Amino acid sequence: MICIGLEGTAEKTGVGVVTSDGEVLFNKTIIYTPPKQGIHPREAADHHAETFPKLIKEAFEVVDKDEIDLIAFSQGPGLGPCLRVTATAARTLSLALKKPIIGVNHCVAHIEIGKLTTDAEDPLTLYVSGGNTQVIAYVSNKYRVFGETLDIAIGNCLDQFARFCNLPHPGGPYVEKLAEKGEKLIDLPYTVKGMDISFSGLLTSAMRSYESGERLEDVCFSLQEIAFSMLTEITERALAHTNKPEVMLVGGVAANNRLREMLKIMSEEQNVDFYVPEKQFCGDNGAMIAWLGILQYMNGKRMTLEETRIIPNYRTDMVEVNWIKEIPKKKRKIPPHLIGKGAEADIKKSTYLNWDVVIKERIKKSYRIEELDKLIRTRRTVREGRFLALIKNFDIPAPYVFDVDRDKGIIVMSYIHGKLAKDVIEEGDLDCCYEIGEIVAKLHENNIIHNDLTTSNFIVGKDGRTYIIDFGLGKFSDLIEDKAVDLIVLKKAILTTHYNKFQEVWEKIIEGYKTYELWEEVINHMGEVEKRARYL
Ligand SMILES: C[C@@H](O)[C@H](NC(=O)OP(=O)(O)OC[C@H]1O[C@@H](n2cnc3c(N)ncnc32)[C@H](O)[C@@H]1O)C(=O)O
Ligand SMILES: Nc1ncnc2c1ncn2[C@@H]1O[C@H](COP(=O)(O)OP(=O)(O)OP(=O)(O)O)[C@@H](O)[C@H]1O
Ligand SMILES: [Fe+2]
Repeated sequence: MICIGLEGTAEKTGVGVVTSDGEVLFNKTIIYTPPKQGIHPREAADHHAETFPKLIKEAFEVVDKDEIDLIAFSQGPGLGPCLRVTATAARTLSLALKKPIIGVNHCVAHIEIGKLTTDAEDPLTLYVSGGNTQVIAYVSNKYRVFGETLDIAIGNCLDQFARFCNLPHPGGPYVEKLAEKGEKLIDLPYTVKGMDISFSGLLTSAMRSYESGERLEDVCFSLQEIAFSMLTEITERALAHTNKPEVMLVGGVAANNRLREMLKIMSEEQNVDFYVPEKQFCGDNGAMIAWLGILQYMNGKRMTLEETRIIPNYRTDMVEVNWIKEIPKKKRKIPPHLIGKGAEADIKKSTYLNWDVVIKERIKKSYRIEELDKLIRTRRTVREGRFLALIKNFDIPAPYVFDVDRDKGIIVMSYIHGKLAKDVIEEGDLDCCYEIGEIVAKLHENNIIHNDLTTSNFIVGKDGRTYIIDFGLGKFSDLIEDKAVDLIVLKKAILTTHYNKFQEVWEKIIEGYKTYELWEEVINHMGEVEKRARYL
């Protein structure tokens, strides 16, 4: 079968023709360049309306229109006016050719074209573009989002910075060129929260640095080093979480050579394969829409005209995946001398003065420049040691710290005999959930933000008590915003890890959290933060 795919979620108009054997017969993209400021959705939509007929005509010069069996189009996420024009073009084509129509999710299309055009089979995907920044993996019938931006997308961050410095749009490639000539690392905020990240503080600081007279090349260099290290870190965190055997990089920003290099190094160090599609399949394109249309149609998906309405907030994890029948059993391997290999640290078991201890060593990450790497490892080691010692005062169960070596990035702490809360919960015992809520309540009462709350960072001890670990990202804050984000990180971790029991687990945690007197304010604020991160 042959499918024509129409892409038009934002400023690029794309048309692609693909066969059910995965052969790309035609793929052309034309970008709308706004005269000055950012993209105006209406103007981009007008550009689509003008460009689709031309591109479709060109496609039909390569493939006879009578050979087309299916029309696919990007149904979301994206800008309303752009999506509407694209859907209208697809419906018109479907009526004219008397062929079925299918609307597909743009983000999932990025992943599937990546799998088609590389050897990736079951990757953990970092999807980075102008509108999205997500770490995605297929687990149990869905593409689940393990980490994402809490505010703006990385491409948007680069483009906004470029615009501020009067560089042309889209700014990503210009920032990349300038960064190659930069050498000084300017101290800009590095914000990782669990597997989520935030770019708005980084963007503002980069703009201020430029205004205050720093060389543009150095600001571009620092912006890229910090933003891309954050992206690589959350990908590595999700890798440690999912144990997927492959990493894949897709989306418009995947064209960036420095980001490619960082992910490649990280993948090598984690002993997994790394893939990135050729450039025409990285950014928005019509072929990816056609290919996902084929996958869905061939596996029984059909759409009525009514069902082809646009979905501006179409999330990756809303798609019912009907085309993946089984995934390979391959998994990331942990070296046998370690009891754990987290994203940051190697964890070894040992003894110290007759105590069973854990030696947590924050190892060097070659993907980060040495200066940044050293700073991050020292800062986090010191922080973790301090917080673990401090929370003992609040009667929060946690390991005892025996030794901290900040220069080597090593902490020696007591070994908690027990099982990870993650495993206990999966076995169906939810008793620890209330205690998890209670521990977070105590932390917030004392203005401590953990910033990496997951059920892998709680251990249910043999003594029946629940312990908290891993304070490397911890900080002090009395802001409701920070407490709300702390809970969002936990909520998302539970959504991806315990998707079958989410409601029950979350309710029990909140029950425990209600021991904090400001609980209601924090929970209400979570809604605000969640709304902000949606596609605008
Ligand atoms: C929903 C959809 O409309 C949206 N599409 C999108 O953002 O276009 P895409 O082609 O995937 O990515 C464009 C982004 O990719 C960035 N970009 C392109 N080349 C780059 C480079 N060499 N370095 C850094 N960024 C680059 C651009 O600056 C721009 O922000 C998306 O996928 O989120
Ligand atoms: N004190 C401890 N007692 C028993 N087990 C521990 C202890 N500390 C860590 N572990 C084990 O090691 C794993 C990783 O530890 P930790 O979360 O501190 O490392 P990490 O590299 O920061 O991990 P990540 O960043 O991936 O969450 C834990 O999930 C747990 O299984
Ligand atoms: Fe895209």
